[in-house]
Amino acid sequence: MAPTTTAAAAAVAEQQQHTRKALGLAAHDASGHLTPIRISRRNTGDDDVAMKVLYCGICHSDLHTIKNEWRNAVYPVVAGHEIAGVVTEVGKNVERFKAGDNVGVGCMVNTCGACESCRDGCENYCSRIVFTYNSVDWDGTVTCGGYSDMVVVSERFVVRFPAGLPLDRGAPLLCAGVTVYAPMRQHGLCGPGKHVGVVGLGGLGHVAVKFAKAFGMKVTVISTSPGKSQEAVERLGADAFVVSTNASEMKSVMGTMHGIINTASASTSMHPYFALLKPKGKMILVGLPEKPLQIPPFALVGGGKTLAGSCMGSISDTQEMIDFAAEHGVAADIELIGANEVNTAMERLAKGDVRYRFVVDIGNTLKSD
Ligand SMILES: NC(=O)C1=CN([C@@H]2O[C@H](COP(=O)(O)OP(=O)(O)OC[C@H]3O[C@@H](n4cnc5c(N)ncnc54)[C@H](OP(=O)(O)O)[C@@H]3O)[C@@H](O)[C@H]2O)C=CC1
Ligand SMILES: O=C/C=C/c1ccc(O)c(O)c1
Ligand SMILES: [Zn+2]
Ligand SMILES: [Zn+2]
Repeated sequence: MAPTTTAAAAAVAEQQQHTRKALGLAAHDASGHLTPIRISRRNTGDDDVAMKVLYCGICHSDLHTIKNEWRNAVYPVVAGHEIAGVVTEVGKNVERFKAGDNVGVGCMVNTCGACESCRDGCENYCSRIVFTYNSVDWDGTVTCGGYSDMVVVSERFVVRFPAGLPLDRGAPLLCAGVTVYAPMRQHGLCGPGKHVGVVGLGGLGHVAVKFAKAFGMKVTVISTSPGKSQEAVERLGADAFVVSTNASEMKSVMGTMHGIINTASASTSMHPYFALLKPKGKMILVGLPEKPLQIPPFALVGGGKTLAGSCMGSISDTQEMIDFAAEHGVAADIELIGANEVNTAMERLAKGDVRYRFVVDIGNTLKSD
């Protein structure tokens, strides 16, 4: 069909540069069921890095998106923004990477470079940000993520994997890791003498515990799952664990925390958590439940508490975080799965049944028949 506007014509022309064939896993409707799909990737541009995907973590954002819980899905959706792999080709202007390098790509693949956020080095808040998947890129194509055998990404959005950090256990750091590390650093929750709470012991929450301990802080997990208590303390290194529905356990830590990183994927009731903060304490919200939050005003106003949101991190935050992780032995606890197991993994993630991040072994298992 002929394009109807100049912009549409340009978009189609640009799309025709996407001649490289790739294999992906796509959701086609709000059932979220994933099936193999043939997709196109652009040719490696002068500033681009082409990468063979080896591992991709499954973030709860992928699940929110494929089930259209945020009402923004553009089907078919090829999700995945915790992408670890190896460089296969670089464009002629690329100086920082070469074929064979171990690299990662997180949540964004394009930003304007000119807005106030970009100029401040906070391109994760760019007004024209293009996310790694389910986002319209500037050439008019819809981005496809790392549930795919290869990606082509501008060098600016590629980070280097430090030696010693395994690609499979490191992949989740590219979203989960930086999403908790960046606000801890930004809000000063990153040093000895501080007590931080982590709401929700899932993919984000368990790496928040590990970073908090690496920063030398006291950390308390606030969870809905009593069954996670022992491993939170013994395996992940938390100092304490309280069940959010247990009034006496919650009372025992009331008014003790300098800050809370709230990673809950579904809880909208914030009231019980504010009571755990010291006066002037900070609640950093990173979880993105489908439904609006409920916040009684007195929970926030009394004690002069702050509620802040935080989204991902910048590219420099991501490189800093991953270098820090390698130096301090921080990596995700993962369940490595094959491409044929993603639908079961999504069902289990929806029920909170994962320890603590599914990672798809794309390199060994995503193959065409
Ligand atoms: N701001 C950002 O930039 C980013 C935001 N996100 C968002 O963060 C959230 C967490 O992601 P992720 O860690 O991958 O998800 P997970 O599913 O791995 O973990 C979420 C955890 O939330 C807790 N939880 C679930 N339901 C409830 C409930 N009804 N009440 C209280 N707690 C609940 C559970 O922990 P427990 O069993 O301990 O209670 C669960 O393990 C998602 O909404 C995701 O979209 C993700 C990445 C980046
Ligand atoms: O407002 C934008 C939110 C973006 C976002 C949220 C969660 C996540 O995992 C992302 O990669 C992006
Ligand atoms: Zn994510
Ligand atoms: Zn910008």
